[in-house]
Amino acid sequence: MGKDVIIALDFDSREKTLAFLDRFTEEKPFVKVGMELFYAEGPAIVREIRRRGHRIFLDLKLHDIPNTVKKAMAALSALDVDIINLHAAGTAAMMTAALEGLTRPDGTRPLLIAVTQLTSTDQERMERELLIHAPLEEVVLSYASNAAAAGLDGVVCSPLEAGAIHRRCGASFLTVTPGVRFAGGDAGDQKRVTTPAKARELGSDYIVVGRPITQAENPVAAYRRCVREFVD
Ligand SMILES: O=c1ccn([C@@H]2O[C@H](COP(=O)(O)O)[C@@H](O)[C@H]2O)c(=O)[nH]1
Repeated sequence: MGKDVIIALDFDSREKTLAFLDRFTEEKPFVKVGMELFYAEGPAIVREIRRRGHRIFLDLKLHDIPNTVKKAMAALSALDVDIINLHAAGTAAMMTAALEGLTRPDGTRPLLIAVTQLTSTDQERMERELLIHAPLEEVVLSYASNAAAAGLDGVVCSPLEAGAIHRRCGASFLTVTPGVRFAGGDAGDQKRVTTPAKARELGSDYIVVGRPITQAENPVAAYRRCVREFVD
């Protein structure tokens, strides 16, 4: 898999999602289906987007006891998606169980990646609310190491941590990075943020971009700008 831009389809209905995708007449972007769209429309929307030819990152961030996550992953393995994820905070036992559940009888499975610390978290909140007192980058690296040891394919992290993760877990361990804004853009609820160009420089494999594209006056132009800055 090479570098690419993944558009976060954070919409609340099938109609809005398909109307958005219809704007892309010359390309088939890699897209992310997250909780909002999946909870609103269920697995049918994933199948429909796949039928249209898009690669899909199913971002449901599973986090539960190992047995529950294993069974949920087994159910999700019926969907033809490229990447699926869970929270590394669920522990190595949960990640191992997830891999088992996700692997189909024929041995195939989507890539499985783990969320380290959400990009909406910063050092101050992590310490004050989560009572985690190590430096944030150390926490992210430690969660990434746990994910690699459990046999996962990569992590979700900020672009700011992508280089350190590759150094610790290897160049082929995927870094899928939300927390991306154009220079001067509104970060909103994101805390660990950088631009597409900087994410490329820092070694991210994939950037995940939602509002800077979906809320843009011209989403196709915003997507192409991301591709120009990050991929080309
Ligand atoms: O740590 C994380 C994990 C997932 N996300 C998801 O990525 C997009 C980002 O959207 P923006 O509008 O570009 O902020 C969104 O779907 C999140 O659920 C994340 O931001 N951080």
